[in-house]
Amino acid sequence: MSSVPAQATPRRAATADPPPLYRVDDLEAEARRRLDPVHRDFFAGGAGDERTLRANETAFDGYRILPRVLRGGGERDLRIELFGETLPMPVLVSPTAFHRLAHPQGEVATARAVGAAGTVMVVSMAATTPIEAVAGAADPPARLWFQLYPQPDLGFTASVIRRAEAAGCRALVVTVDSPVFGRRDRDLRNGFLDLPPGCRCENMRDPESGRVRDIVMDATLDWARIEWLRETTRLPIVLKGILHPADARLAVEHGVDAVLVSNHGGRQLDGAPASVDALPAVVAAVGGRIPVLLDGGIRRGTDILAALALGAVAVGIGRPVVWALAARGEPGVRQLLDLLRAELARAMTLAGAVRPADLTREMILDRVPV
Ligand SMILES: Cc1cc2nc3c(=O)[nH]c(=O)nc-3n(C[C@H](O)[C@H](O)[C@H](O)COP(=O)(O)O)c2cc1C
Ligand SMILES: O=C(O)C(=O)c1ccccc1
Repeated sequence: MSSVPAQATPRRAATADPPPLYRVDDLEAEARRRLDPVHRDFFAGGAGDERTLRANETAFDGYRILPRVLRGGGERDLRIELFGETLPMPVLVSPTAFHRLAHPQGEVATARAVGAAGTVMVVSMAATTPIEAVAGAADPPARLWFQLYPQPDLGFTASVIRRAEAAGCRALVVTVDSPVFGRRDRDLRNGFLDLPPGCRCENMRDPESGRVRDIVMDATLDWARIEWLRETTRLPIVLKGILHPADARLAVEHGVDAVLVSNHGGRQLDGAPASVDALPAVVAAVGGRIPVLLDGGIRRGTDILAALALGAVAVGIGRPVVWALAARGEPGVRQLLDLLRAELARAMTLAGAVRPADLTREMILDRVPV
């Protein structure tokens, strides 16, 4: 008799809380369902046979955490110091290109989530939002670092650095693992070349012509260019993509402020070691003179714990941020950062560490058979 009104079942309002998030990896499955397959492959993929890409995650299986007990301590204190600033947790957002392919709000959404978490977003030179707009997006403002591919045109490179400085970026992250673009079969097969209309690398806009330049991967880059950068900016310089301990030593000798142990998420040299496997030798070579950071394969609080115990001061996350953005936008990135923070706090509690500094090398058993 009574007719059922249309939409009798309440629908989730657009502003409702996103569904709970149980594990970082769930975001990837969710993102995959939403993304154009070509863009999904661009975000997910690596170079060559993707050996290094796979190794980044599986390498964490080879480390076991030896917990301390009866250490008390109550509340965990996850704060760390970097370049004279206090960060609320030892997790940074590593630079990833093209956030507007993941979500219409792109880097603006990421910056808002990072601002809420109080940590650092490293904005890619290949961002699809101008650095000024990313800097103005978040309240509270996100701490931004700017990632640079040094361009052969020094004048243009200096102008990009000036823009990043003027926008309030607090460090320059110089990517040194890309003298040439890695060969990524998935992108070649998919013919992924162009960004959709209206989506551009806004940080590559030429101040004179107003045109957007292509990013050049420069195989002539050498330590002299790092010296040039050292003279060109007073911002702290982070070299991203260090794997060899001799390069870490050279970085210190060239007055660099930090190194980021990374293989670019397996997207450059396939066959390079997992970043966590390269970490201990870099930490030893640096000998505490500058902070060592790490990215690649971080998916769990226990991964962060292992990296810190092996000597990293903080870790970066790349793909999880892209998946969170594609799956759930700004709330997704907030949830991701909240989840990693909670997982790290719990893992530290279980391992008997109150602060990151309590995590020491002896707490890691390595070379366990997996
Ligand atoms: C889709 C994508 C785009 C990336 N773009 C950049 C970039 O523009 N600049 C850069 O230095 N690194 C870039 N990277 C590398 C990341 O900064 C980081 O080293 C890597 O993603 C870490 O590994 P993870 O994805 O396992 O966390 C990119 C990585 C991915 C997956
Ligand atoms: O895809 C990448 O890993 C990357 O670093 C990049 C750099 C410039 C443009 C697009 C992607």
